[in-house]
Amino acid sequence: MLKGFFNVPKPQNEPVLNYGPGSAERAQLQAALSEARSYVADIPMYIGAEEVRTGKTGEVRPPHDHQHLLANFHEGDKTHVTAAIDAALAAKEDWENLAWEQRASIFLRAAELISGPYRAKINAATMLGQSKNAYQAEIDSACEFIDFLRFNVHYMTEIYQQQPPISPKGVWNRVEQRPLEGFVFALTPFNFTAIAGNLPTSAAMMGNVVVWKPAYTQIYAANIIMQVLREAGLPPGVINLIYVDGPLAGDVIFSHPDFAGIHFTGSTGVFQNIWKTIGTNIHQYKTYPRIVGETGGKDFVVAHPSANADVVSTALVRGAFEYQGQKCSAASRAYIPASLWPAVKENMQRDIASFNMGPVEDFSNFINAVITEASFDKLAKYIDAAKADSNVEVIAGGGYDKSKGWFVEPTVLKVNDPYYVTMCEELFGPVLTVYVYEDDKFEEILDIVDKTSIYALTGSIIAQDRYAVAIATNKLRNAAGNFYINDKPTGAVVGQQPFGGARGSGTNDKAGSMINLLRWVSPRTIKETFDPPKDYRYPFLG
Ligand SMILES: NC(=O)c1ccc[n+]([C@@H]2O[C@H](COP(=O)([O-])OP(=O)(O)OC[C@H]3O[C@@H](n4cnc5c(N)ncnc54)[C@H](O)[C@@H]3O)[C@@H](O)[C@H]2O)c1
Ligand SMILES: N[C@@H](CCC=O)C(=O)O
Repeated sequence: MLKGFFNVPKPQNEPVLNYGPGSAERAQLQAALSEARSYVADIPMYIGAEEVRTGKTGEVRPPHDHQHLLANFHEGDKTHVTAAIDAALAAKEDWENLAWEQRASIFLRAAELISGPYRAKINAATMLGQSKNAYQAEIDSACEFIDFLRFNVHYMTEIYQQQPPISPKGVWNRVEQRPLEGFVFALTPFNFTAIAGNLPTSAAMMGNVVVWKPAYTQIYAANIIMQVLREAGLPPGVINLIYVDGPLAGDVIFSHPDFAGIHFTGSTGVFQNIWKTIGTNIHQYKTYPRIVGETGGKDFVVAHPSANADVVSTALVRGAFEYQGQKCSAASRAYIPASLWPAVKENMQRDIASFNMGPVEDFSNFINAVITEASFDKLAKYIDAAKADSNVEVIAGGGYDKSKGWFVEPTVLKVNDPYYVTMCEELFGPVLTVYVYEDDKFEEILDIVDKTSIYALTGSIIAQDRYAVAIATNKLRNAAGNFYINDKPTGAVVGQQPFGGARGSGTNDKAGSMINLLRWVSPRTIKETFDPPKDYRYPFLG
């Protein structure tokens, strides 16, 4: 085995390619999209070294073209959950005893594969399976996922380097970062391929073995992630990818004695139920499980009267409508001073009128479809209720059409009540609600922003006046885990703005940071004494 204190390559953010007309990356991506649409993929589960095909299949269809069948995936049942746990535990000893630099190499290699030969393929899969346009797929499934892998390797070495500062004469104090005793369950959402990749790999990187269950609506790209990891040399059993109904998987996992932690991203309700189940079963586990969950948001933009109207409207239309508002960070409630409202409203109406909405294969479409029919129906219900409410004005959008895909127009509602339902609840779609306040009520509005929702994920203050920025920064201290000044509340970058929120938005363990990786290790302190005492008596006892 190699011996040495190795430095890992210094991580840099992966450059975002622009996919402009005539560019090589655009041609490659278009070819990958055509290729993916040219056949029906058959997607297995990955348990240990096996590709498992049950014959009980589910379908993958592009949300923007629900007549087209992209893939069939093989669904499992409780026996597959048990098999995945067994495979993980069988792989555990070899994996945790592998030198850290060998683990690091696998994930660095995976990053390189995504940066190069798999880039078009994983972006095309994300575009088709999750209805993301080329730019949104590029910043997610290519760049953010690559950044997670490279930066986490760097943070892992920083964690290993942190040692007790003092070893007095005759003593050597050290800390070993042990993987958790048992297996980790990674339960991932539909909306970011990068998050689906990060939740299992971050725990595995720290020496853990993982059972990974993605959202069914993200399986198409999850399958590419698994192909990349296998090509990068991840040994069988370290990450086991299963497609099993969530509650069914939960029944097996949360009652298993070797359950050592959950790495979750998804909705608040699901996370709270999982937490309760773990609490109820706590006596069954060998160790207290780590519970890490990044969940929902009701993210705000507050404009001060000193703000520039163009900055406000741009932050709103990008923050609220990129990826159809299906980012946990999406701006979904805005507080605009009366003096700015006419200009902000006009700008937003102009910008929204200029959006093209349609399939991802047409690169001129800024807006694509929402993820499922259930999401479409839920959004349509809220929009219809708003249209029927005399206290709500529809400023833009309000239409929807499911004939070809799950298309919901970017919609802006103006409400008279700052606690109107769409100011409080996460809808997870392209609906922005605006409340217009009197210019001299800035501080009062900050209090309302703080207490309107159970969430505290992201938020922005837009102001030229520095006192206003300072007041908002202080008053909204606990209203957002990612706080933006003069910017939209979306688009956190790994290595720059570690991401996560508190209150109803999660455990705030900041994905893509050292804080998160620390949740996947259990430190052991070792004290070694070189010349131990051989007599119990203190010197003064004679
Ligand atoms: N805070 C963050 O960093 C962050 C990032 C992305 C998404 N999100 C949140 O995720 C949500 C959208 O994603 P989603 O629709 O995939 O979330 P979801 O909660 O519906 O699903 C997340 C995962 O949990 C599984 N699941 C669902 N019900 C389950 C149950 N009863 N038992 C066990 N597993 C279950 C799903 O199959 C999926 O794999 C939004 O609320 C969004 O705000 C948060
Ligand atoms: N990290 C992403 C959001 C992830 C949630 O969906 C952002 O900052 O926009």
